[in-house]
Amino acid sequence: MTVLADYPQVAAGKVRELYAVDDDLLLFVASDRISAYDHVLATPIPDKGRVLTAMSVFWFELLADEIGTHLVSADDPRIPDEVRGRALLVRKLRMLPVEAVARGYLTGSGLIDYDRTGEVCGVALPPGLFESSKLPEPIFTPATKAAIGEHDENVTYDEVAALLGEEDASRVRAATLKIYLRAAEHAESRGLILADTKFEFGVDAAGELVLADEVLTPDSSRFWPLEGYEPGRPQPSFDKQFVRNWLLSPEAGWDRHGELAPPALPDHVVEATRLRYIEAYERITGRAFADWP
Ligand SMILES: CCOC(=O)Cn1cc(-c2ncnc(N)c2C#N)cn1
Repeated sequence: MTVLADYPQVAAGKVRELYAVDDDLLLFVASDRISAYDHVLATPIPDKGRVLTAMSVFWFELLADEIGTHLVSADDPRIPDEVRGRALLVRKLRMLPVEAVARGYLTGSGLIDYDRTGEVCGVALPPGLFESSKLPEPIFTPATKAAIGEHDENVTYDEVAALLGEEDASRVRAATLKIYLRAAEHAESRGLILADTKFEFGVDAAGELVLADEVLTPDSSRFWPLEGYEPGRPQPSFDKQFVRNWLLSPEAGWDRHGELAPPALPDHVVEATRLRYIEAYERITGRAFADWP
């Protein structure tokens, strides 16, 4: 029987870890940790890791006719029981060092760049756009990965071409926009706006571009409820709004601009958030979370 300790850890993010299974396979593990306001919270959200893993699997399967993916299996004897359901066996790839972001709406760092320069990542946008505006068409707004705790740095397509070479930059941009469109169309049919998302790609031994990392989860994407969408103000995050609101409430007694870590979440916020993740999964996939894995 394999246990997680059998596998050397090769990478760790705020809420995910990556382990080496053998020369060709990795184990991609999602935790129940949640981050908000650039802090990893002390309180985990039960089932978050399992829901987001199930969501990635759904999208990998839906997108398989558009692009190869690194997914090998979600149910394999090499996946230790302790992480089963929140871990994926994936192919080891030569990863491309770019955060491949697609935006269909203007918010976050994209809005900040637009307000300052009228463009995002060197892509000129029409005047008169504001918070949560829908863009005339989705744009590729890449970033370079920052150290843990730092924000990724938005870069231009030319900088990506300098980094990856023209061929890989071109096919990363094309794949990012194509997959975003396909996913946004599906999400809208389920009553959700996919405002933006971040992909990571690798290249396999045959030189093929492969979709890696987690895909189209609430951690890698902004999902907004379609109902009530109104440009001109920030939209509620489909999954994290309860957490954000509570952390900013007088009850939490926390200053998001201070040095202190956020307080532990009350049970009712944890449970409401857990249910939001499950609701997002069931709405997007049409599958019952109870059936996973
Ligand atoms: C867990 C925190 O780190 C990351 O997810 C980023 N990362 C991905 C890889 C990777 N490397 C080779 N092959 C892959 N299929 C993958 C994937 N996914 C390495 N770091």
